[in-house]
Amino acid sequence: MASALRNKLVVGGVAGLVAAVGGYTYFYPYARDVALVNKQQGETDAFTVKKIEEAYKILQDHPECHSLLKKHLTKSVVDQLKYKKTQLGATLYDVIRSGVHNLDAGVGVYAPDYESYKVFAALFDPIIEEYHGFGPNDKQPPVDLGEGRTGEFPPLDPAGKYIKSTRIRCGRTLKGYPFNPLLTSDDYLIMQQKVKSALESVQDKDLKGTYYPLQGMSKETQNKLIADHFLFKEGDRHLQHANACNYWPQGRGIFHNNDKTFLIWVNEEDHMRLISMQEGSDVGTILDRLNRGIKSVETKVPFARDDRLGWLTFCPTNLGSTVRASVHIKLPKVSARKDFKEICEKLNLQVRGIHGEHSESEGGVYDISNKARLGLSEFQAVKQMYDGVKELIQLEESAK
Ligand SMILES: Nc1ncnc2c1ncn2[C@@H]1O[C@H](COP(=O)(O)OP(=O)(O)OP(=O)(O)O)[C@@H](O)[C@H]1O
Repeated sequence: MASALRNKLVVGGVAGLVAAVGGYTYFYPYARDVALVNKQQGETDAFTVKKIEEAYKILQDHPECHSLLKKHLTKSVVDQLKYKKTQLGATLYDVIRSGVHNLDAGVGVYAPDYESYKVFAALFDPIIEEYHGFGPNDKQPPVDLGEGRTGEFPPLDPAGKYIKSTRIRCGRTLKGYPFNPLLTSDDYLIMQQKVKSALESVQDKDLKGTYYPLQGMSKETQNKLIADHFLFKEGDRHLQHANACNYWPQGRGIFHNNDKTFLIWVNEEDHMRLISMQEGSDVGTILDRLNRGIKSVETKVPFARDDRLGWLTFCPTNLGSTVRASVHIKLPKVSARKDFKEICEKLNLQVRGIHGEHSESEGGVYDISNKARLGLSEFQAVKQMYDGVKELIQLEESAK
């Protein structure tokens, strides 16, 4: 690396080094190096190991904890992983801390950096296998956004009897940066600037819009955007305990076009969440817009992808295609059935409440989406939702 270093530079008031590596030019702020050195030297292994052992006990002793973390963090996994660290200094405790503080979590783990998926594979792999049905020897298929085939998804509910709105989102990680817990305050500012500049150069009229940083946004505007389902919520306890909200709201924000049909969340759970949404059920049009959005951004900011796991994300449930395609839908008869959740499960569908994950249904409206994101392409992930919801509508129509 040292031989590749070229120049000292100040970017946006942040001092650092510019390096040319493998044909790309990177900017390394000094602050990052200092933070990482502190992290590696400052954490005493004995203290961390003790926290991990206590965490294991807390999980096992709690009768109402049913997370995948609890199930797969066996004593032998603890013993195998408790002394391990990634090069950036992440320990097993960093991986499990959210699930230990939130005993009601369904999953309970996050990866502080890409390397965590490898170093702590003895814990991540069985969780990934159980959640996605994706084994340790499986490989994410090549990218297939379904370009030129979005016409295979005509409106699911043309008469508008059941579906209020449809949304497809995917996550992306900026190459060269770890996930939230290891980002420095300067990283947030630099990453925000990179994404903002990339978005300013978007030419597609349907996608063009404005970036609104969270810092300086009035509470009223923020709350309205959240209530209208456009913006991420604040203060998510699962993310907070994963150490994902450092320096909040610095470097966080939302981009959207005029119609709020194409949106990008910056530095919430993932570095980027790209979203296409609109009223009704025209899945093909929504996917087509998302695909154009992905294409226009990926040429400006390179994204991190792993050969086996596909697009890398902070939470293992989002790896692979990273696609969650969802409808807000009212199915009074089917959703009143006792086995509603099981029916959805069999169709590989996930059910959430009206305000997203960890929320309840209101007025009989559910958020129903594909469950799997890893081991299937982007197109197949959307198809999983499409076919499943089609079947639910048929069940509703045939119910007495
Ligand atoms: N089909 C839809 N129509 C309108 N809004 C939706 C739809 N699906 C999800 N939303 C809204 O998007 C927002 C974010 O939801 P939520 O956090 O559950 O999912 P996500 O963005 O996929 O991320 P994650 O899975 O990481 O939580 C919420 O306000 C939710 O109501």
